[in-house]
Amino acid sequence: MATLSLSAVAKLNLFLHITGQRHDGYHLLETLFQFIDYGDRLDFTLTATDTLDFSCSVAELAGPDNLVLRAVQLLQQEFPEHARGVRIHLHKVLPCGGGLGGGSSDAATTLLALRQLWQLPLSTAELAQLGLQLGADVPIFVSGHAAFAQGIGEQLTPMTPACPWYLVVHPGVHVSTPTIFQHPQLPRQHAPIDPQQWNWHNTQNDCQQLVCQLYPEVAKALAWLVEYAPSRLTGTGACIFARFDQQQQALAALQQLPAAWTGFVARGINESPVCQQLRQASTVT
Ligand SMILES: C[C@](O)(CO)[C@H](O)COP(=O)(O)OP(=O)(O)OC[C@H]1O[C@@H](n2ccc(N)nc2=O)[C@H](O)[C@@H]1O
Ligand SMILES: Nc1ncnc2c1ncn2[C@@H]1O[C@H](COP(=O)(O)OP(=O)(O)OP(=O)(O)O)[C@@H](O)[C@H]1O
Repeated sequence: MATLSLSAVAKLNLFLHITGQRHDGYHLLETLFQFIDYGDRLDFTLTATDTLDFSCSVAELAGPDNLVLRAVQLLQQEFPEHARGVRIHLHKVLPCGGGLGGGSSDAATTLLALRQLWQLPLSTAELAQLGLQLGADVPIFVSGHAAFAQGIGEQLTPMTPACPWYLVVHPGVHVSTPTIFQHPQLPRQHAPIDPQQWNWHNTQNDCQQLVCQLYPEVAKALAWLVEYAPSRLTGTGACIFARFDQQQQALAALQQLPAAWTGFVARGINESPVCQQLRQASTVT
């Protein structure tokens, strides 16, 4: 059986407003998700045995908590009669816990790959709903299209925002998503907006001020980045991003990045490549 090699790209939250909180503690959001052409890679190979064989380029992520394994187990439980042996290798590129949704993207690519390889009778909307059990960011990656999201991030309205170049900077600190969402100082009453009216100036990331207060290194990196272009936190951080019209401008800023931080330049994309890769694979096999 040939190996299916698929992308698991990152997302940016172009803005993130918190409009309320549910009784179970989860927050109601309004956010605009866009993908970037930068991310992890996953290789899937069906095997003759009925075992699951998982490896990862980062040893600390090879354990049973990896969202890739949790995605496989979820489908095995839901569709025991369809499940088959599979070997999966995760080539990790995205920083963990960076607000780029790396783990969620890996999980979504796994769900999409196994739906095809195991021939599961599931629509994309049903797969996204199932993926929500793994994390609030999984549905956007299953859907595969940039979108305005409401609810806890799972009610998706497709959008086609402009596709600038981004310089994404990781300030070298780990921000815990639960810590930010549980913090009493997090603002939770942003008025809903009309997504068609959004622009950079009438939106923000509601987590940014708190994250900068709790993690001064994020504030420092933002103060540096904003000198080059409009800049913002993605998700609950720690990554921040600046948008540029030209790739060259983003690369020139990256050249000046202080050694304490890491960064990369990527293009905004409104369609996740994994869907196209799967369509191509299905016409070949
Ligand atoms: C910050 C974002 O990345 C924005 O896209 C997401 O909202 C977070 O998505 P995620 O990492 O997939 O989130 P989950 O793994 O479901 O939840 C992580 C933690 O964040 C909290 N959480 C998450 C999403 C949400 N809408 N409200 C929350 O309060 C949950 O209580 C949980 O403690
Ligand atoms: N495949 C995976 N890749 C990265 N992290 C994973 C993976 N599976 C499980 N994890 C765990 O999930 C945590 C969050 O990782 P992830 O990179 O998805 O965060 P994030 O980019 O902040 O996501 P979000 O924006 O959804 O909060 C990590 O600290 C790690 O322990």
